[in-house]
Amino acid sequence: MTAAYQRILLKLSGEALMGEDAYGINQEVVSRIVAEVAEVSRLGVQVGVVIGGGNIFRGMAGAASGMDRATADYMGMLATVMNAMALADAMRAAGLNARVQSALRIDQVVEPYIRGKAIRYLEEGRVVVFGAGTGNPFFTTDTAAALRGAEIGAQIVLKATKVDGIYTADPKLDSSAERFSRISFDEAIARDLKVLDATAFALCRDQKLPINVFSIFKPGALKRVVTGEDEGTLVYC
Ligand SMILES: Nc1ncnc2c1ncn2[C@@H]1O[C@H](COP(=O)(O)OP(=O)(O)O)[C@@H](O)[C@H]1O
Ligand SMILES: O=c1ccn([C@@H]2O[C@H](COP(=O)(O)OP(=O)(O)O)[C@@H](O)[C@H]2O)c(=O)[nH]1
Repeated sequence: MTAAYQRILLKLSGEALMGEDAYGINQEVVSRIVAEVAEVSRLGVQVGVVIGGGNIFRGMAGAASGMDRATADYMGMLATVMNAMALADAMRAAGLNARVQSALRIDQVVEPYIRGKAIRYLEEGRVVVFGAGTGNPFFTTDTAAALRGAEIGAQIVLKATKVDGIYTADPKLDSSAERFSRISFDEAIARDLKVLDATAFALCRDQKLPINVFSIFKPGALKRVVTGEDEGTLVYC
């Protein structure tokens, strides 16, 4: 089986790492995700990963309970670093060569984000897990995925999330919502579909970087996306 992409940027939802737990990182879920990443890596695909932090801390939730928004967002970014470390650790245990790079400097803990180094790691077949989002408050890890995807020259951004694609409306709220197999950036933005934030959408559109949204819970979905099969929703230019 051959891959349709040589280099991908995979965005993993922080919240999905909880599995059925109420909080934190579920090892079983992490191991399953790692096995799927290993499978596409074995196909020769270079994989960069941006990981969320919603399973540990969400800036908006902190701000809603009275915390300064920027402070809460920095806490959210630190949460993504913890997830990145857990994920890379599980990758190493599964025989993958993984590195973490952080957009915020915490040099004793993980190496800083250096674009050239990240690209070299990818060329060497290592998986690079990008922590701390964009390093800036008021942004999300979706935007970090778009940004890192553009920076490393990925051919596509893959958003692995709780839903199996982009629907005409939020499927959790509207049971009559229908899934798109493909949708253009212009239509997704015009319809104000909320599955990705507007900044991430706009950045990918400007950079002509397609996005595929698919379910993190569906076994084999990542491989099907990477081999160009009809899976999830493709957002195209
Ligand atoms: N049009 C839509 N199509 C699909 N999902 C949508 C849509 N509008 C809103 N959503 C919601 O967006 C959620 C995914 O976004 P988000 O919670 O930011 O994910 P993540 O934690 O992966 O970053 C889904 O769980 C879904 O309930
Ligand atoms: O560039 C970024 C990326 C993330 N965050 C903060 O980190 C939290 C966790 O990221 P996100 O909510 O995107 O994670 P996910 O939804 O994937 O779990 C966010 O709520 C923000 O508070 C931020 O401030 N800047």
